[in-house]
Amino acid sequence: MPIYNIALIGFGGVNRALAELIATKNALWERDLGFRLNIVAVSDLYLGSVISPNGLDAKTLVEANFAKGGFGQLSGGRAEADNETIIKTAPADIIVEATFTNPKDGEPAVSHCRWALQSGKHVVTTNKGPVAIAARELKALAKANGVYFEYEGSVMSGTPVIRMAEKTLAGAEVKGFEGILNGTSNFVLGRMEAGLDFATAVKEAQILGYAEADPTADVEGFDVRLKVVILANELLRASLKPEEVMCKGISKLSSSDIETAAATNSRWKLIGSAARNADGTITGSVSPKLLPLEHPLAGVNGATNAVSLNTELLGSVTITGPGAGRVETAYALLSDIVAIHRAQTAVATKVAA
Ligand SMILES: NC(=O)c1ccc[n+]([C@@H]2O[C@H](COP(=O)([O-])OP(=O)(O)OC[C@H]3O[C@@H](n4cnc5c(N)ncnc54)[C@H](O)[C@@H]3O)[C@@H](O)[C@H]2O)c1
Ligand SMILES: N[C@@H](CCO)C(=O)O
Repeated sequence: MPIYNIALIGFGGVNRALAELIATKNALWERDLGFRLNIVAVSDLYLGSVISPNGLDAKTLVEANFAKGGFGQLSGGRAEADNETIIKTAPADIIVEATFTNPKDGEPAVSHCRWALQSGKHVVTTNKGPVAIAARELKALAKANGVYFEYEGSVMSGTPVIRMAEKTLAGAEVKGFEGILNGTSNFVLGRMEAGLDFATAVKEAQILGYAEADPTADVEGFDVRLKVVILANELLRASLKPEEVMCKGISKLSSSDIETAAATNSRWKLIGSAARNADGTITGSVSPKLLPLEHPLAGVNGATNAVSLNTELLGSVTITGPGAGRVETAYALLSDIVAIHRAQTAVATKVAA
């Protein structure tokens, strides 16, 4: 039974939730999925870094209330983050990248992924920056090094939109999509409809672990723009860059705009979309839209996301589920590791046959 050694880069909401799952579910995964996970290193900007080749106790990592630089107290620990050394030298099979998303150039996460793949380590990530900005390069690097680069959690958290569209809907010919792709802004719009002011609603989303470290990315649409680029490049075989996608967020919507919408049986939603044009080009956009209540996306509430894929053979197929949340996103990382495990097991079976 394989034990995958993993190194966590970033130890915030998502990777901490993964550690919690490891602490409680390893025995279940051994039975149901055929592997266990062992954390051999962690590096975090705030907490520092630690390497333990035999493995760190996940429960202790989660429960110890480490202060700034607190990993320095651990055996094999330092008070400073040391991403490059850990990624390149820790005895990890898989690097789990969950540092801040940088919507401008994806760094330093792009470098984290590059170092890992060049060192022959798989990468699983929920970070949208490297996927939106450098997926093509990183996929090629993974292939050249015989490892996998997986990123299901970069769009709609643990809801399996990327794998579902690519694997289960293969051949259905996706022509475009539109959806609610940011949990924070959807949650904020719903709370404003319930009477909260914008700033308080954003605070709530931060406490619940939905928002980015800088929530400007959520409310100004930059986060959705990255997700539109990821989906367009994956599902429509586009080569879009974030700056090519028109982007407008929800920050200019006032409480009175939201009340007026409710009085006319409609609702504001932040919609991300992309479609193939008649000339073969692909255009994406992010913008608030006033939807009538009977529109399928108007009833998607809270941090839930939904995307309707416009396909040639099936017409519209809508996928809905959690779009943000610590545990929900940690599940995406697990689903990526399951995909790697199954792909490797399939190769091993083929070689043995
Ligand atoms: N929380 C969600 O619902 C969700 C959903 C999908 C995707 N994501 C993405 O997953 C990633 C992690 O999200 P989160 O909610 O855990 O964020 P978070 O802000 O809670 O945690 C990020 C952690 O990364 C650390 N960090 C930042 N830069 C670092 C660096 N250069 N080196 C080492 N550590 C660094 C921070 O100290 C922090 O502990 C983000 O990229 C986010 O966009 C989050
Ligand atoms: N901040 C993001 C996290 C998921 O990518 C959101 O609210 O949707």
